[in-house]
Amino acid sequence: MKKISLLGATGSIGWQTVDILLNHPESFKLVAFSVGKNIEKTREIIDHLQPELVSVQDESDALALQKDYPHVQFAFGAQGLIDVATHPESTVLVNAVLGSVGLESTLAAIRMGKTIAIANKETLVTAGHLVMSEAKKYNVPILPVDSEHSAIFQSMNGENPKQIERLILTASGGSFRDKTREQLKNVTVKDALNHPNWSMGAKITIDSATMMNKGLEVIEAHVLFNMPYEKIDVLLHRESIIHSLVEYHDTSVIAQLGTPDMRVPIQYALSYPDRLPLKGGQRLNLAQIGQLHFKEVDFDRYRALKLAYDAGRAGGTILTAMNAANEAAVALFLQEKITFLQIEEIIEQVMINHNNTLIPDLETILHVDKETRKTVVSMVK
Ligand SMILES: NC(=O)C1=CN([C@@H]2O[C@H](COP(=O)(O)OP(=O)(O)OC[C@H]3O[C@@H](n4cnc5c(N)ncnc54)[C@H](OP(=O)(O)O)[C@@H]3O)[C@@H](O)[C@H]2O)C=CC1
Ligand SMILES: CC(=O)[C@@H](O)[C@H](O)COP(=O)(O)O
Ligand SMILES: [Mn+2]
Repeated sequence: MKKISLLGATGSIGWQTVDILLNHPESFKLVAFSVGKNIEKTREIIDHLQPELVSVQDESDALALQKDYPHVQFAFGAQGLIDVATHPESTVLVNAVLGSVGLESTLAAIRMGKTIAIANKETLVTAGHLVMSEAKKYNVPILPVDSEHSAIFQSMNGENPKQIERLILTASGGSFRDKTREQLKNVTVKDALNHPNWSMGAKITIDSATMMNKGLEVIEAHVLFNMPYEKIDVLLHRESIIHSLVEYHDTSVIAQLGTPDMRVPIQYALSYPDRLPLKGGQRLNLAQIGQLHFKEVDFDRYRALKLAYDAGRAGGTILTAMNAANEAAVALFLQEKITFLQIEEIIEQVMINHNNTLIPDLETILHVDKETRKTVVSMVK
């Protein structure tokens, strides 16, 4: 029985994690979870999985819930995330919170020796070197949840990493993949949220449309698999059936395939090195699909991907600045305060103005993150 702490339980990844925990009570027990503001779903999770500790974003929600659930312990805010991540009984942290807000709790869980199943890619982008060096120091596995990284992880199983020629991340192209840059000028939030293959949270769906999601994933792959950027490629693949590939120096290419269902990589990270049956999982029928499509990426069309490679190759606080600028700009786009193309314009401007510090410590990263968000807000006033 693995005892689980879960950050971001009410989100797209968090809710699918809850589904897996409900379907495998013989294998997993939820001991602590965090949410933001969705109190209705919070009550549902408490009723079904009876955790010991729950953290919410606002103190007022914690106080109200405490009255209804006197046997559950409640926490709130940034400290609440850390309390959930470091709960003394859990051995695994599933980090499915959104954004760089997940960084400090991840570091705290690593220092408590917990295995980390990570969906929260922004944490790896903003401070990958800190996360990986602490994981090494405390001998803690960092298991990928992101579908591409899970596919790479599975395709590396039993192989010698030194014999890898390159990693190939597949990209659906997002909701505007059939539009020219000219046509992107007038797209709406509603259109952008219509991802062709995956049902995900709003922020990552916009990231898919700008291709910043793939940019974050290139950096995530560099961090998780210690692979130079020259050996990480992106390949457009409309169907999201091949979740990513690894090419070896004997020219062999190993890939992981499946119907697009995030419960597969989430569950694999939880059950690793075993596999569990997936309740309601749709089997892949390649004969029925007939054709799969592949295309090279055009970096002029997808400028955010180019910016992410630039930041990755530079290293240092420019990664934090780029990530924070993206988080802030996507939030403004979702509030309809800026246009779709302004997202990448803002990121580029922030990167041009950034004074880079290589190998930053946590304090510096948190400072750059906070200041960049303020800068982005002031840029659109
Ligand atoms: N969705 C997907 O299929 C995939 C997602 N990922 C990554 O996983 C992470 C989560 O994505 P996704 O599930 O789509 O996101 P969602 O927006 O659906 O969920 C985010 C979760 O984080 C909580 N949350 C948001 N802000 C805060 C905050 N400031 N403090 C505490 N909790 C907060 C939300 O709480 P509440 O809703 O209660 O307010 C919710 O539980 C992201 O890093 C994303 O890139 C990676 C691969 C695939
Ligand atoms: C499901 C998942 O892992 C997402 O990150 C997905 O990759 C988004 O798809 P694209 O970024 O390829 O559009
Ligand atoms: Mn992904």
